[in-house]
Amino acid sequence: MFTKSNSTPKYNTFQNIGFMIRLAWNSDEKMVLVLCLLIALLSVAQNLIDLYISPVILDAVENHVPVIRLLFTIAGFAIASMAVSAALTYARQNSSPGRISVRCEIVNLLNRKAATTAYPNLEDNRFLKLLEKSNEYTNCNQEAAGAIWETLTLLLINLTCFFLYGSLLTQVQPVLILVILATSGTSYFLSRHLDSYRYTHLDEEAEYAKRMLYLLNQAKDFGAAKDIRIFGLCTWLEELYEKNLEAFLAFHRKVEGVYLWARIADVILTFLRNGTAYAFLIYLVFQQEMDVPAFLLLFTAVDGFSSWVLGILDGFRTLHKQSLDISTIRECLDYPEIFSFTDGIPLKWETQKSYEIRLEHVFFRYPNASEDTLKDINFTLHPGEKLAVVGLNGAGKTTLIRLICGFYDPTAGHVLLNGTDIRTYNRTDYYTFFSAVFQEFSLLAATVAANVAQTEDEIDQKRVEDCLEKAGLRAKIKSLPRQYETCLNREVYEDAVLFSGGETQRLMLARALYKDAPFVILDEPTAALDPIAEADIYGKYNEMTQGKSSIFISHRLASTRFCDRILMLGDGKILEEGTHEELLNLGGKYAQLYEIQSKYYREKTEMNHTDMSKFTDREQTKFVYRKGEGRNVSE
Ligand SMILES: Nc1ncnc2c1ncn2[C@@H]1O[C@H](COP(=O)(O)OP(=O)(O)OP(=O)(O)O)[C@@H](O)[C@H]1O
Repeated sequence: MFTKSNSTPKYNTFQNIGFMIRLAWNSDEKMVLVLCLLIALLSVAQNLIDLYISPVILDAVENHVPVIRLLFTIAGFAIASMAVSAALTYARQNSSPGRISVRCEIVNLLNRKAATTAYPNLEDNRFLKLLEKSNEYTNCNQEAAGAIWETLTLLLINLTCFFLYGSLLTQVQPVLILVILATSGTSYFLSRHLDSYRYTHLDEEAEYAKRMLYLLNQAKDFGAAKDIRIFGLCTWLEELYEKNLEAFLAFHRKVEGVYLWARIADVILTFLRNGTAYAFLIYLVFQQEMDVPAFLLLFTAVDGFSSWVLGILDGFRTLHKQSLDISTIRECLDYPEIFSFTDGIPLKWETQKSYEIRLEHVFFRYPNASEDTLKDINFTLHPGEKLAVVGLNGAGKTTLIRLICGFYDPTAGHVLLNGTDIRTYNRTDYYTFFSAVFQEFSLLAATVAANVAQTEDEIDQKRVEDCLEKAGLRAKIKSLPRQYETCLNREVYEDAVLFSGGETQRLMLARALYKDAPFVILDEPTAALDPIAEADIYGKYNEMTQGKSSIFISHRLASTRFCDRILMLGDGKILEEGTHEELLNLGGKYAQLYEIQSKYYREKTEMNHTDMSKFTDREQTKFVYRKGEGRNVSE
């Protein structure tokens, strides 16, 4: 059911350490590196003080040194210990902001990648998984992107102390070092094995977590709230959650079983390691080959040495794991871009120039689909032309728009801007040529004015007001206490205003009007509007798109009348092409559909007339109010 991630990481540990150091260096956080070194140095000093303090004082007492010298020795150790400890606290406190800053730099890079990557990547499961994992690994200071500095510092401490303590023990019995190394090494390889086991099961774990989170979110999703209640989906959601939870727990029990055996093996190895070393030292004391201060020094050193060895092995293990995580982040950042961005030819829209888009033998097939969604599409959107695209559900209208906007590249054929294939241009520059209202809304947690202007700074207030007026939303905004400064999105602002679907669609229209671009794309821009607002938008359509080329998608065929040309799509092809009158005269698919729609409206109107005559004035008003979807039609 799940695929295990058995691919080797793209970058090794050294490369990932280099990446982090370069990032700290280039993002002006060089202090992170300096403080890591300082913390390591001070920690080693602290350990040496702790190692020598007891044996030195014991030796002084045993040798009956004068009291004043003894006191000076104790005071010296105490002052050194305090000074080092104070310096360590200072260094640790000051290293934290820099580490957070470097981590946030990665978060920014990931956000930029997600916001600018080629559109098809956002439908590519591999990229989405990498992005999800990368977000997790940069989520807090305990995750790889923040914790690696601590790991590197600890490794530096452990390695330095390993050599210092090791040289001390070698003077007594080199075999001791071998015993400690052998047992610690075995523990290490056991842990490494466990890490690989965990890594290969990450996808499986993430998949369970994702499903359960999805089900939990569904239960509290405001958008789904009505469906859940009306269709009684609660029990179904609970059952699905329970099923996933059971599978998740079974998976965890299996993983914990493996970990348990590893922990038992580790305890046995620790007993062997420390037991052998202590027994040997005690033997030397009994043989009178070692005095008590030396015994104390070496006893502490053995304990310390094994902890340094384990620290080193554990440090490398942690570093290995964090390196895998950082490699994932880098793979996400390096994810191949199928479009030309900075390497494409720069494009800048010039007001005095006219632009046309031509589609030549365009075919398009979605990844993993068995057939083409668009087949041999040919047409030109002339400068200043108002083009309507109509067709049944699934005919390929939105797909066509996505190709024109440059969200997808054709599987075959060309999309040309003034005769040049758009693939050769910088795709980000190309997007600046479009202003659009898509079927899916995207409101930012910001003010109304910022949402229209799509920026927080340099908002042209007059222009915002004009665009809202054209979109028919100005009166509503003026009625709000904070007017254009009203915040949107209740998840972020408690006092945010919740707009209806139609109001949000008008806001999206105002946003499209604010962005002055040569091409205007309107994909069902009136789907959520009431009939009056819809008629109002149609009335202003010419004014809104003046001097621009526009593409208008609608299911309401009568609404495409004011367009210069209509393309009728069906089965992924252009079935018919012409003005509204031409297509009606043709008597083809368009005429058929138009007849069905207008018949429906005619019948409805007739029915309304008959029925309305039976009602009183007051009842008629109520009826009209309902038809207007909650708005009084006289408003
Ligand atoms: N991301 C996608 N991946 C795979 N297939 C897709 C994707 N998006 C759309 N399709 C398929 O492509 C076909 C055309 O879809 P498209 O959304 O372009 O139609 P449409 O004419 O805009 O429909 P509607 O009027 O319902 O909005 C459909 O059969 C749909 O299932």
